Amino acid sequence: MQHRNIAFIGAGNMAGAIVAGLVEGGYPADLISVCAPSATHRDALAERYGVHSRSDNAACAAEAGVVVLAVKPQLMAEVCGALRSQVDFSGKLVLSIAAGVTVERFCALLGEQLNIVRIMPNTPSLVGKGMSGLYAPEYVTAEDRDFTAALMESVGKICWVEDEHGINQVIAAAGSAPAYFFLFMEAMQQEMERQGFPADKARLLVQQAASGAAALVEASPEVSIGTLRERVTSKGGTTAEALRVMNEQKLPEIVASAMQAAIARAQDMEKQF
Ligand SMILES: NC(=O)C1=CN([C@@H]2O[C@H](COP(=O)(O)OP(=O)(O)OC[C@H]3O[C@@H](n4cnc5c(N)ncnc54)[C@H](O)[C@@H]3O)[C@@H](O)[C@H]2O)C=CC1
Ligand SMILES: O=C(O)[C@@H]1CCC=N1
Repeated sequence: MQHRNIAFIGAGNMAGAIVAGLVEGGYPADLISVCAPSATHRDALAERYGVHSRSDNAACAAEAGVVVLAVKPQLMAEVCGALRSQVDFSGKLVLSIAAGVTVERFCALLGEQLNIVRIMPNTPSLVGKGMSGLYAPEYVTAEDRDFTAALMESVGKICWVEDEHGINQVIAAAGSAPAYFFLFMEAMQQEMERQGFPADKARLLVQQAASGAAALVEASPEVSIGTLRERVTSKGGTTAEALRVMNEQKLPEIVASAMQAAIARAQDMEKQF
């Protein structure tokens, strides 16, 4: 892929995961800067991955061709306001990973016809297993779209959405989703501990079952996930009993309501931030 000078504004969980995935995947570390007011996280990234650690957002953004906005949505207006007064964004590619901040809002904050792509990544990018949704307004060039796609493909898989609302739907299915699976795995580990297993064995059982199930889904694209479930479920057996309880307690409906709540929250944030 093409290599450009990238400034990450924000050095938290998600920026850290992308930086790690990029450098591990061979992106030149000396072309990456991470910028945040507090040195703790950015210095840790600099030490571990050889990227530059900076404290001055505007200087860092001014020197980069690609600026990744990776602060919390509620800080975006303040951070962008300070950048706009000091940095000329024409000719730069701006990538936002924030939930709930629209292209229209970024154009108001940083300049009309801003060359921006919204990315909705997730933390498994840290280990090259990320899933990112991408949205760009139509005027963004094919070259910038291709660069963004290649950047995120270097830390996982990507999916373009045609409509900006698709980013909110990607949040529900991928951005927030690792937390759903972690909650499920946590609950399973806790139950195994209640059953008397030590924490390390309980975790091993759950983690291997989860990664095995995910690997099986990935290795069987022609088989529906429902069929994979049926293959585990012997008539009158143990799985059927476990699934009966989950269905009686409406797990599928709970999942659907949870995903709808994530989308609704993203839409609220669009009005708020
Ligand atoms: N954590 C996740 O799984 C995902 C997060 N996102 C998005 O990524 C963005 C960041 O989220 P996290 O990394 O989870 O948050 P975080 O709280 O871990 O990181 C935020 C970073 O911003 C830095 N920061 C605070 N004020 C700043 C300023 N004035 N200038 C520069 N940096 C500043 C903080 O020091 C910190 O390094 C959010 O907008 C969120 O919506 C998107 C997808 C997944
Ligand atoms: O919870 C959030 O708002 C962010 C966006 C997706 C994952 N974390």
